[in-house]
Amino acid sequence: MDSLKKSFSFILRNRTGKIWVALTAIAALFEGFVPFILVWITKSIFDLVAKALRTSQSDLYLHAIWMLLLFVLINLLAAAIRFMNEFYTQKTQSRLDHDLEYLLIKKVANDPISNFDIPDYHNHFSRLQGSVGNKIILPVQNIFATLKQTISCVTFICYLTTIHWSLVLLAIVSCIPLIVMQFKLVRVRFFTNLYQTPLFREINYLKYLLTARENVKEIRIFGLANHLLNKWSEKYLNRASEILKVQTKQTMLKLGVEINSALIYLLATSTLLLMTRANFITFSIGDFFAIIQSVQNLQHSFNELNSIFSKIYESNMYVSDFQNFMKNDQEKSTQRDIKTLSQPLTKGIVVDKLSFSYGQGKTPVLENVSFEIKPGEKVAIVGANGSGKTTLIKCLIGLYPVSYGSIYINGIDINEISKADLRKNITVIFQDFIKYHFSIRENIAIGNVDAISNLDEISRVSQLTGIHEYINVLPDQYETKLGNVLTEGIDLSGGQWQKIALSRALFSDGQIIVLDEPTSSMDPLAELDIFNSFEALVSEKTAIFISHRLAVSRIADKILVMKAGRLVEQGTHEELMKKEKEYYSMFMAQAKWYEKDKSGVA
Ligand SMILES: Nc1ncnc2c1ncn2[C@@H]1O[C@H](COP(=O)(O)OP(=O)(O)OP(=O)(O)O)[C@@H](O)[C@H]1O
Repeated sequence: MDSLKKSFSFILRNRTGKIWVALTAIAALFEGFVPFILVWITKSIFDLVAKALRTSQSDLYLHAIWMLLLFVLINLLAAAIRFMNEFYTQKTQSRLDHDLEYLLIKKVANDPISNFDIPDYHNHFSRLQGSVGNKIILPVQNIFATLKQTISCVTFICYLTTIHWSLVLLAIVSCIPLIVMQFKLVRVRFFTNLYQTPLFREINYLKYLLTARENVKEIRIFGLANHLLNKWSEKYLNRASEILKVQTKQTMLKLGVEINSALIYLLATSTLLLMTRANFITFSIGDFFAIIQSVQNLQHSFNELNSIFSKIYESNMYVSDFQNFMKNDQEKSTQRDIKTLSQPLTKGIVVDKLSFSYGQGKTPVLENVSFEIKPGEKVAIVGANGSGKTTLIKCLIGLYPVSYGSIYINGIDINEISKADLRKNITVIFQDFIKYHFSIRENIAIGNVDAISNLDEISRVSQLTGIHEYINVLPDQYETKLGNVLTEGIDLSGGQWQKIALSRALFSDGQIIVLDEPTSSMDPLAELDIFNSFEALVSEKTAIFISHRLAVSRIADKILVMKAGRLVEQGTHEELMKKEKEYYSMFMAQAKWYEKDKSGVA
């Protein structure tokens, strides 16, 4: 019932939906009576013609023609209503497809990032793909279809009861085995889909590995195509065979319906003939036709009702699935988001005893981390692979909720700052930043889309990151399209892409700038340039950057040294070198490498 209400509320949101509901209701009422009316008219025509043949009364023929005309008119009217209804069904469905897909995408785009680490979340989302509008419309459509078939059943039952009750009983009893089978089949269909979703996603993933541009190089180099293709094929065929099993059951059910109809026809006709022979009832040729047609129609309506009920059950399961997905985590992301950050920051960032793990019960990735960053300070985070540097910045920028300990930005608990404000004030460029297949101008302006037309500023930040000279000599300069998947564009080297990403970060308005290995793909000279002018680049912003090249961390006001999820040291380069501990060992190990180079031994 709840699902039906939800479907109605989605459909009635706009005018097209309202017209569709009204038309479907009219169509259901009209079409509910039409089968019996048509049977009745045909019976009358048979009787009129039979009488005309017997008595030779010419006006009976005329009467029969009028009845025939009425028959045609009703059929035409039914067709017109059906046509209008179909037109509005498509219109409503297409509108709903857009609106619901919009809601789904919006929800996913705003969901906590931690959801993306949960396979079930992806399975759930993947299950909801396809024509969402059609699936939401179905419960309402089925309700009106029930109304139509109920009217049809009632009219035929009333008519047949006037002949003999056994005819009604015959039609009802014959449907019972099919009803049970149909319900079982619906459950099998829904749960097959449910359990097959992970497999379906795996098949799509393998297809993506084999066909996406970004994978092509590695797949060729390792000669992986056959291996992956075989894997894809095995899983594809597995899934196809499961689906085929359900389809076979469905076909058997249809066969059952056909056999059932034939048997009922046989039984009804024989019963009628036996009753007539025993002088149990008497009727005209028109009656005979009408009774046989009524039994068949009644049985057809029962089968339809049965199939509609199971569809209602199935479509309700889909709507609940949709509702559950839309409900999840919505509250969490908005619950306490109430405060905003002032400009400029006066208190900086305070991290107090922060511990974090990806999911409940999982091993902590950060443990008891505490430090402070003053406004305008430049901070480097260093440490071995997997020591928790990226995770720390993900928590710092509010991508993952803080479960143990606290993070304060400008004195406000991060959980209480509005997400929108957090995004506005903090700019982040991750190692795996997005390479948008848009123009260079858009790629940079994504840092602050409101200023997309400010070409002067776009060009200024590009000069700072050293990519301007390259762009300036391109035929279309900042309008040059990047990537060549969508249109014929140019591709950039890893370092050039990184300069674009860095320009994007500088173009943003954020007071805090976070860079995860911002120069890892750049050549040593470009990197040196960036860090020599780092002060000018980030000016008075608070800057946090991760780097594996410790020579770079020297420019920082403070260095945080991470090891296995713990903050083991913090201080300036000089302070940490004096301590001769973790940072010192790492720095010396890297320095040695360069010394050897210099002496020519390496
Ligand atoms: N989304 C995730 N789900 C589960 N575990 C994760 C996730 N992301 C990272 N981890 C784990 O957290 C630990 C820290 O990873 P993190 O990316 O923070 O390290 P890092 O110091 O930035 O490493 P690197 O220098 O290699 O980039 C690793 O053991 C990693 O396996």
